[in-house]
Amino acid sequence: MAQASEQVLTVAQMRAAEEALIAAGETIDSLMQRAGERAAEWIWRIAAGRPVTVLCGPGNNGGDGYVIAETLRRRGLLVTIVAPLEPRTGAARRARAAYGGEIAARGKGGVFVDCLFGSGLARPLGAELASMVGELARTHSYRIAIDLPSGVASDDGALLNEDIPRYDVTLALGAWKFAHWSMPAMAIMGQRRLVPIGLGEAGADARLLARPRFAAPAIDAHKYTRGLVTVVGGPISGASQLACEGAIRAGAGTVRLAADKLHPAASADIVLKDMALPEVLADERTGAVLVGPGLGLDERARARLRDVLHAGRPTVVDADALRLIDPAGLEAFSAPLVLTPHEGELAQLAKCFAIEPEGKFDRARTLARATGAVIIAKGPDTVIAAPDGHAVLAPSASSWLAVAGSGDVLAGIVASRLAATGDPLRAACEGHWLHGEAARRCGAMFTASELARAVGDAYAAAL
Ligand SMILES: NC(=O)C1=CN([C@@H]2O[C@H](COP(=O)(O)OP(=O)(O)OC[C@H]3O[C@@H](n4cnc5c(N)ncnc54)[C@H](O)[C@@H]3O)[C@@H](O)[C@H]2O)[C@@H](O)CC1
Ligand SMILES: Nc1ncnc2c1ncn2[C@@H]1O[C@H](COP(=O)(O)OP(=O)(O)O)[C@@H](O)[C@H]1O
Ligand SMILES: [K+]
Repeated sequence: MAQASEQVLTVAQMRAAEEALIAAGETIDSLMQRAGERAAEWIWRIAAGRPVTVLCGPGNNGGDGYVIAETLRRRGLLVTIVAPLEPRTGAARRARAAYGGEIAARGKGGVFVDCLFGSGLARPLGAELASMVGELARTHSYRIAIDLPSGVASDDGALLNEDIPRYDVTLALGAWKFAHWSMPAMAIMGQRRLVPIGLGEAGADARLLARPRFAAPAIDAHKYTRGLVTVVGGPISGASQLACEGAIRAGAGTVRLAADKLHPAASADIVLKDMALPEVLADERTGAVLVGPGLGLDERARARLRDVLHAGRPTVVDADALRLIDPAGLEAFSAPLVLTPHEGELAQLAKCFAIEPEGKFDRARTLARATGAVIIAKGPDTVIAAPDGHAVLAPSASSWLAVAGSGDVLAGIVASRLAATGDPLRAACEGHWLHGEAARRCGAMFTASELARAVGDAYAAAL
């Protein structure tokens, strides 16, 4: 079960969680007070004496703004409130009444705190409000969004207005919302921090990716009990080679390449199996099969994918194989399965499996149900979705991962974790974490081969 700080909530789930707190004796006012004071603590440190302008809207996000302003004012900061709309909720009105400072038409520079709209945003900002937000953002040297930048849709991270300013920090109140970890919204939020307000476990079916815990091999381990991965090669031997290099450092004890020949730069750690593919796959010790990197799209590729699905081993399907797979091919397949599409592959799979929803999260979740596979929908806002509806949102990894071959390395790592654990959701989560951690260790400007070499150190960091 997700820890409260890892759960990701929809607006409806957030309201239900809030009602549970109210049933337990809290009031909206006490929650607003706590949220505002705790957010003010962050802003106090960030402002470091600079003046603060708080833009307050009509709802409870605006109410938070009045609490923030009053808290900072009492601590001696120069605070100005800009309030283009009167408060409309009882709690916001009471927070405004408790504010003893200045309300003005414009700010005084320094730190801009956006409390215009939060999770209650229902439509795009009107032109006047949008230009007021833009102007305040331009005339202040630091920008903080409270809960969400105004103009962001909480449940899917859509931007309802063009030209929403970029923020330096976004303080999520109470719990993470989907927008905090979804494109395009997350790209304008700057650093994201969670301000706890005492919300418990709210029955979320989405959570953030957590750091895994690995263990050293058991005392009686041997190369096959640690996991045997078979990477199915094709004409582009570099891609399968990268996958093998990722796999060998991610926990599996043995990595085999089923291909005619090794890549010229292949390391001695990769075992070539050049007999017929069904014969290689018949090995009962096989813990996971990876098919796709370098496979090609021709008849031979189709036949090799058929052989893999027929063998019925735990399988990771990536790259070219994602273009070839279809509902008929999966009909008789019942072993653990992981699919690793990037955005383009996800769109094509959605078409092929008649998936209706268009948003990344819903699309990945529906595809997981339709295929019985764990889906790793890749990108800066990676979603890992399981067939039972559970989902894991992966905090953005290094954008230096946008380099050819990094997906092949990921597929190899995930296959390695699948061979080691037998659990496709766990393999996807651990694999994604290792990939991101390896990238972090590589710093700037790395190649996919360098990334693969860093996987061992990433693994060691989670022992
Ligand atoms: N859920 C919780 O547990 C807590 C929520 N709090 C705050 O409450 C916020 C949600 O409050 P609300 O539901 O009142 O929502 P908002 O404060 O986001 O505003 C909603 C109000 O704005 C109006 N509105 C929506 N879009 C508009 C637009 N484009 N132009 C003009 N008016 C528009 C709505 O009709 C409604 O009156 C959260 O983001 C958070 O900041 C906190 O006070 C602490 C506790
Ligand atoms: N801008 C980015 N930020 C974070 N991760 C990224 C970014 N771009 C790509 N990635 C990650 O890099 C990998 C690229 O995979 P893929 O597109 O299949 O590449 P390839 O086919 O070239 O190997 C995925 O794990 C993806 O999530
Ligand atoms: K806001």
